[in-house]
Amino acid sequence: MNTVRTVKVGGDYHYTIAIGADLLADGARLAHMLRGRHALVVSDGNIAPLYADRVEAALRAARPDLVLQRFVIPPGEQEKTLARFGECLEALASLGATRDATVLALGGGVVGDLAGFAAACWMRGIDCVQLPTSLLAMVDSSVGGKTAVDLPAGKNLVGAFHPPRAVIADTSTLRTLPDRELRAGLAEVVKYGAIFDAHFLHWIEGHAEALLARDEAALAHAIALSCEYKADVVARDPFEHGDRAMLNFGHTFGHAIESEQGYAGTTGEGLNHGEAVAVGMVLAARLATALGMAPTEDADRLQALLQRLGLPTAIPVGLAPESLLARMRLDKKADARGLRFVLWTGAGKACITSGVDEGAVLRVLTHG
Ligand SMILES: NC(=O)c1ccc[n+]([C@@H]2O[C@H](COP(=O)([O-])OP(=O)(O)OC[C@H]3O[C@@H](n4cnc5c(N)ncnc54)[C@H](O)[C@@H]3O)[C@@H](O)[C@H]2O)c1
Ligand SMILES: O=C(O)C(=O)C[C@@H](O)[C@H](O)[C@H](O)COP(=O)(O)O
Ligand SMILES: [Zn+2]
Repeated sequence: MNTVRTVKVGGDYHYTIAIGADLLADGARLAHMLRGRHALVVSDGNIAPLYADRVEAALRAARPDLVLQRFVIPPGEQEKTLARFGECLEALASLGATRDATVLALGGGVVGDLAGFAAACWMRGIDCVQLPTSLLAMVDSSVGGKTAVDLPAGKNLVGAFHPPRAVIADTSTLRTLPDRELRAGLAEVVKYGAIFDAHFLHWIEGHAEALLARDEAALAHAIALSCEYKADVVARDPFEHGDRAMLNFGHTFGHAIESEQGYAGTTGEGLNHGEAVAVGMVLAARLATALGMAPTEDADRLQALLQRLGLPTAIPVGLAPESLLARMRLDKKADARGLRFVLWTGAGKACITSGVDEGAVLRVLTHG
């Protein structure tokens, strides 16, 4: 039997996350989310050939009156740009999308963030249904309504909060996800255990091999639990005025690495988002130790787990500490008092700390 797990995101901007096999072929489920007659499937050049026909055929069978078009970007973080965002808006114009139109974001986090931002802006906001196909998108980026594009100056600097109308995660799509991208998704899974739940962190340690081997039960558990943690915090704090910022654990360092490398992760010349976050989490744990907030053993434990998952845990060679620090000053958590960090204070715990001494940050960037 095909089990479909659902996680509800509550609060003022409520919606449901459905997680299960073969959901992209479920035309009735997809069509149920569409209010109007127009829909734009946004995808990338790896994912569209694999899954876009399936989604469109299912939708057409359920809604023969639908006016449906496809907009495909080349794959990769380097495409999460204002230029592609503009092209996506042009695609909505050529579709004749009315205010009850829907954007269907079929892909990983790059597609989800870009398509979500276009949906947030077209006619000041239309529906976006997230159809995540990467593990990272299933556990994190499809949920919570953060949408954005990158600038050369920094990650996600232009965007909007625009909660999706629904998230439909077809776990069968993970069969074609490259190993490296699976590991990147596991970095964000580790993040939830690290900051929210010591038991979950322990469970990941016990199931690292099963997760890497794509054991379906282990992956389904990791996806559902990650979504529950994210749903819980974004329902309480949809616009990141408070503890939603915990989800940024590892990201102050990670985003600096990504932008300093020119978002070259997908091409293999740099770290992708999940990899950069893995390095960032270890550095944030080391910073907490340096500030006397956590024992060294905790940071060692986190580093060991990420290494077992095949993730990098050190800053790539050639990146200058001072350049990374300069990029961190443009981090969205920084304020008039300076840098703000999510610091790891032991399994299942983290705290948000303002005015962190730049000297301490530079020492961690230099010596790890
Ligand atoms: N909005 C948020 O809350 C949030 C959260 C986390 C990350 N993000 C963003 O998400 C992005 C990273 O997402 P990502 O890791 O999914 O990267 P991605 O979208 O670049 O996808 C990774 C690679 O895998 C390919 N791919 C995806 N699904 C596939 C499948 N089923 N089969 C074969 N290939 C597949 C893609 O084409 C791409 O080459 C970053 O831009 C990051 O900033 C956003
Ligand atoms: O949803 C959130 O909130 C997060 O911080 C999740 C992160 O994993 C994600 O990478 C997010 O896009 C980072 O947000 P940003 O505000 O630092 O751009
Ligand atoms: Zn992230």
